[in-house]
This record gives sequence, structure tokens and C-alpha cells, in this order.
Amino acid sequence: MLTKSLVSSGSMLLSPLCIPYGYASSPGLPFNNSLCFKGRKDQRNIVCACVAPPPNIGSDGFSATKFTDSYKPEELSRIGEPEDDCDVLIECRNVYKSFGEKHILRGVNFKIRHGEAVGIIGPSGTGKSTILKIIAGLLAPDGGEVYIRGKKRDGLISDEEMSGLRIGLVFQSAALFDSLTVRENVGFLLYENSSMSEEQIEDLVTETLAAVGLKGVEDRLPSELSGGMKKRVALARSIIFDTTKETIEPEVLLYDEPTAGLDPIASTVVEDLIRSVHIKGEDALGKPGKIASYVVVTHQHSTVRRAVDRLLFLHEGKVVWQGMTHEFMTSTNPIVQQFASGSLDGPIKY
Ligand SMILES: Nc1ncnc2c1ncn2[C@@H]1O[C@H](COP(=O)(O)OP(=O)(O)OP(=O)(O)O)[C@@H](O)[C@H]1O
Repeated sequence: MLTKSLVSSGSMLLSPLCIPYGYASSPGLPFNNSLCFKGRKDQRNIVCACVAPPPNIGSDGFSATKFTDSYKPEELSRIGEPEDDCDVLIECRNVYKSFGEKHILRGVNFKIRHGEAVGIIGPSGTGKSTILKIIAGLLAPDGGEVYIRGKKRDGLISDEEMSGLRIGLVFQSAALFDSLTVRENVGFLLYENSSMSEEQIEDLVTETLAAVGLKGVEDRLPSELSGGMKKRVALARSIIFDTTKETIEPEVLLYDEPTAGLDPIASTVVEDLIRSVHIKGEDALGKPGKIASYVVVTHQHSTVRRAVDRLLFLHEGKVVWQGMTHEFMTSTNPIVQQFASGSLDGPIKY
């Protein structure tokens, strides 16, 4: 059974298309793996409106928020924020989320600005992935608001028209469709939604795979790829877009533990790829990246070091510290110190 949604495929690009019923509420299981490739038969309308990029990007491409180290989590989101918010792409304002008796998010506040590379870190189970799903519109918050380019989102992404921003979620598992080839996985959205010809899509898929350093794998099935290759294919799927459209909305990519399960060298490759597809980066073909901003949930030191500029530290349902990556390690905030002194996975002891 298919239902219309703004949510898409496994490295999930949140543009409108038809997905199997229930996908939006089960983001970890994006598709039935026995799903048959639909090809070009059922094309759907794209409903995204197009908005010009924000005009006020600083010379460094982004403006980060810095905070003092005094531990007052409830005030952190307001201290030191730039006054001008017109480059804010995504804002979580006082977001709450519970699962039954488990109160996971308890007033989360932060903004993601155009050009930013942001990491979310914190102890296990503190709600990092939950935040990504809320930003992506796969989960609705119980309280608070999510603003997409200043427009308050009501309900789930599948319930509404999204305009002005594409949001992609790259799952930890890569979430490729096992029964589809790499070409079909990467081109999935375009086959389903665009007016591009099959030849155009094939060429674009090949080019996009090359941009993430993969060549000659178009006809392979996911089972024939290594873990690192699967993540690259998922990344390719999340950055491909309809080149025949006159205006392309800026895109924010959300990565949920993109280097989990990879060896250090494969992790480095993925971390560099994340950088390379960003607007401040350069892809494997030497072209500038297209991703306006990204958010990475990670437990890996190397990912923090290599792939992000600013950090949000989530603890007990709140952002208790945010600042530039290099400031994290030297922070005098006692909670940050406790966390940073162990591994990033380490439990925090009071
Ligand atoms: N759909 C759900 N139903 C019930 N509980 C859930 C659901 N999604 C998440 N949780 C619970 O919410 C808590 C936060 O989960 P989440 O995956 O967001 O944490 P996390 O910080 O990303 O953890 P980790 O670092 O271990 O991946 C966990 O206790 C998890 O079991």
C-alpha cells in the first residue's frame, strides 16, 4: 500500500514521493526490502516551493553561536545568538518528546544556520536521533515548535507542504533497498518524481556516484558492497537532485552516526565526503558541494574533529552546551569536562 508523503528513500531525501504506508512512522525501516522498483510509471508532483538563498551569509559562510561556560541550560539558547535570524534554516524551540513514561526531550532549543556544519553529541539514549527525526518531520514533538526557514511546521512532514528547504536524513544503516541496484537506489527519487529521461538520470547517477568516489558500481546490488561503500551510496542518494528544475532549494542533510561500524580509514573517507558535499567543500570531481548545512549525530571523536565546526551537547533532554568544536575540549563546564574526559560514548558521572 502506498501513501503520498514528503518523505523519501533510505538515505531519505525529504521531498515528496510515494512511499510504502507506515514509512514515516518507522524511519528505521524505511522500505520493505522486497519492494519492486517502480520505474517511471507513477510520477508525483513536487510540491516544494522555491525560496532564494539567504542574503546575509558571513565571510566564513556561517555565524556560530558561542556561549559562556556557566551551566544554565535553560538559558543557553538565548545567550550570544546573533540578532539577525534570516540565515536560520531550522530552529527547534522548546521541543519536548516522550515515549510513554520516558521523557526524552525536555525543552530543546537550537538553530541551524545556512552554511553550518553542526554536530550533536551526548550520552547514549539522550535523544540525539530523536531530534534528527523531529527535524526531518518523521516524529512530531509533544511540545514546542520546529521552524523551517521561519515557517512553523505543523504535524509531520507527510501532512503538509514543505517549502523552501529540502531536508535529507542519512540513516546509520545506509538503508538501501536490497532488491534495487545501486543505480536504482541512487536515482530512486528522480525515477519516481522528476520529468528527467532515463538517460539523464543514468548520467546523473554516474556523476553523483563519482562525486562520492564510486565508479563502476551502478549495476551492483547493496549486498555486493562493503559497509563504507553502502554509506557512500546512501550519501549519493541524498545529494542527487533534479537538475532540470529551474530553482533548487537549499538542502540540509542530517546524518545519524554516519561512521558507526566503520574502521578508522573508512570513517575518515566518509567524514571527508560529508565535508566535500557541503557548500564549503569540493567533491571528488573538484566541484563545489551543494549541501547548504548539515547536522551530524555522532559518538566518534574523529567525526567531531574532521566533519563538524560547531557542537550541540545534549544531556538529559536539553542542549546544555553549544559552541565551536575546539572550544568543547577546553570548556570549563563541569558536565562537558566529564563527558570529554572519557570517550564521547562515556557515561557521565556526577
Ligand atoms: N519510537 C520509539 N518508541 C519508544 N522509545 C523510543 C523510540 N525512539 C526512541 N526511543 C527511546 O528514546 C530514547 C532516546 O533514543 P535516541 O535513539 O534518540 O537516543 P540517542 O541519543 O540517539 O542514543 P544513541 O546514542 O545510543 O544512539 C531511548 O531510550 C530510546 O529507547
